[in-house]
Amino acid sequence: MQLGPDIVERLNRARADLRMGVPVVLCAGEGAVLALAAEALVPARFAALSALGPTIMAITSRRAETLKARAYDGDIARLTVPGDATPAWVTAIADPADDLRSPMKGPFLSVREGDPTLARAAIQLAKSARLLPAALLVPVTDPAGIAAAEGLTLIDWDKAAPEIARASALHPVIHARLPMEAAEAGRLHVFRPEDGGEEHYAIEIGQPPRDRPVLARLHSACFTGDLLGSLKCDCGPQLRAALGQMGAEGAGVLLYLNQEGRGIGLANKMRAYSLQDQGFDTVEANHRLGFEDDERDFRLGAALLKKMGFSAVRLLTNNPAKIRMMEANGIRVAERVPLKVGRTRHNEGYLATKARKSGHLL
Ligand SMILES: Nc1nc2c(ncn2[C@@H]2O[C@H](COP(=O)(O)OP(=O)(O)OP(=O)(O)O)[C@@H](O)[C@H]2O)c(=O)[nH]1
Ligand SMILES: [Zn+2]
Repeated sequence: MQLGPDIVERLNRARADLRMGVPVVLCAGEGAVLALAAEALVPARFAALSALGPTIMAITSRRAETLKARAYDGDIARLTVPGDATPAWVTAIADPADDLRSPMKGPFLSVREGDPTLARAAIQLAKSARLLPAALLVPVTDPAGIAAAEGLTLIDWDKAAPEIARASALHPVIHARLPMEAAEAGRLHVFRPEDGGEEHYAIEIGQPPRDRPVLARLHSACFTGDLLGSLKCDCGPQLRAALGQMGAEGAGVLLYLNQEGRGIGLANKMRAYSLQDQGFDTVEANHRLGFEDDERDFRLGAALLKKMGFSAVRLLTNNPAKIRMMEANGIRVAERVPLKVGRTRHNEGYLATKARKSGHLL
């Protein structure tokens, strides 16, 4: 094995760079660009980037729709950055916070020619760094040279793309006994992915036999609901009800997946909440930010269950997408166990939207 970072390790470095506002060098085929996450832009870097040549801004077609900009690349759009653009211009395109106050942001000139692969790559990296899905790009002719001269992370996207598409392997780190209110016979397992991403946890209650369907819950992290008792969603009551039912039956497994905000991260979820205060529903808010309704990767739930030796579940959920993903990834869903708790006057609308737009079973 080489001593330096392989492509997966470089990708994780690139995410950290983007979060700090440091550009990364992306190349694919003959093309190469410097890419910078719009959210982390500071004026000095914007000036340095613009000095290298004409800049384009990549956004998702969801965001382009709100901005009334043309998207010629299917799921993304590339906008020409005007010569007199400022960092505030970039922020206003990336972040919908002031859309209602200043709705007339265009007109925008969308790029039609050229290959959108690297623009799409930059957005995918920004998303996986839990940043707003928007990036600035400047073409470069000598990617290896500029990466070496400036100490930048260089990513060969032809090698990186298949790695990103493949779910990272998760390895058990440690497990220990954890007596809980819901069940004294609890055990917490910590799993760590190979790609340097978020750790995920499994809470095993009792000693569920591996040859029978286990009572299981795939719970996505919700800081506001799980910890703060937020009334805007039903996560906290669902978490406690699931553990309670497992405690009462004496066996079960709850996967606590660190996919805050349906996979967009807490900062973006709070941006979505702020848009919800302006009158948009949970799905519209995600779209205005440039995200899909649900950015979670449920494959890892199936991977964790398999790793723990389970092959069939009685799944506590109201979300048919979770059932489909389990089945598609080799875990049989012997039964769906409804989990209807925690309705409040604050989350009625949220739950109704999930039923109407995301197919949740009420
Ligand atoms: N983006 C976004 N995420 C939200 C919002 N409200 C809650 N969430 C997140 O949504 C996720 C809810 O997870 P789950 O309860 O596992 O998922 P579910 O799809 O409702 O499925 P079931 O509860 O199993 O029926 C958590 O990650 C929350 O942080 C919101 O308004 N916007
Ligand atoms: Zn929640």
